[in-house]
Amino acid sequence: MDLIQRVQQHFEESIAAKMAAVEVLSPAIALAAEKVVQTLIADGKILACGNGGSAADAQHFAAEMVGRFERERPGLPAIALTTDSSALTAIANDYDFDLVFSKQVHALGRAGDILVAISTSGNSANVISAIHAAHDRQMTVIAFTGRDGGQIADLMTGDDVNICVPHPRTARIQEVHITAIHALCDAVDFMLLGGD
Ligand SMILES: O=C(CO)[C@@H](O)[C@H](O)[C@H](O)[C@H](O)COP(=O)(O)O
Ligand SMILES: [Zn+2]
Repeated sequence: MDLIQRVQQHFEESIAAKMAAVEVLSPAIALAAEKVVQTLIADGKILACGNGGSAADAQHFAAEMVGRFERERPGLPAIALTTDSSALTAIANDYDFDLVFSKQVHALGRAGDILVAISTSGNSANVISAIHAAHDRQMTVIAFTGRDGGQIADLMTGDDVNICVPHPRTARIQEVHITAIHALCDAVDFMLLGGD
């Protein structure tokens, strides 16, 4: 396989991963959007976390909520727990890296808020710990996972939503996650603003 074919394979695999996910994920994304809107109407907020590429996804999602997605609207309350380097380093240094998100969830989360927890493996300890903290705070969890959902799948309650991408490869799972996040933003705007 030459370099161009390698590149083409990424595109083809990404398209196939999305095609395989569309039926199974669309109802879960729609349900997640309903829960987000319910929380916003009740004056709640969204906290988001993840590691590596999923940290970028958490920030991407929060930016589209606070700023805008595609349409003009007032900013919506969302905080990425991945951006405060002082809090992250202090918690990791003084306690444990596994607690970098959960300490923030305990401090900032209120009953009725939502935690968006992103992990392609479903097994990142700091994301799992954040989910436990969210449940302690009586928050709803919207998880973005992959493969079999890992340990996160077992933590989901009846009120939570697990958007689990049926694919073994992290990169492909992330590519479906960002499409799902954009679909979620669009669905939230559609419910809040109406329109096409
Ligand atoms: O973006 C990528 C790989 O595509 C990496 O940065 C990846 O996000 C990191 O290895 C994460 O630590 C993986 O964590 P998780 O998705 O299993 O929770
Ligand atoms: Zn990546």
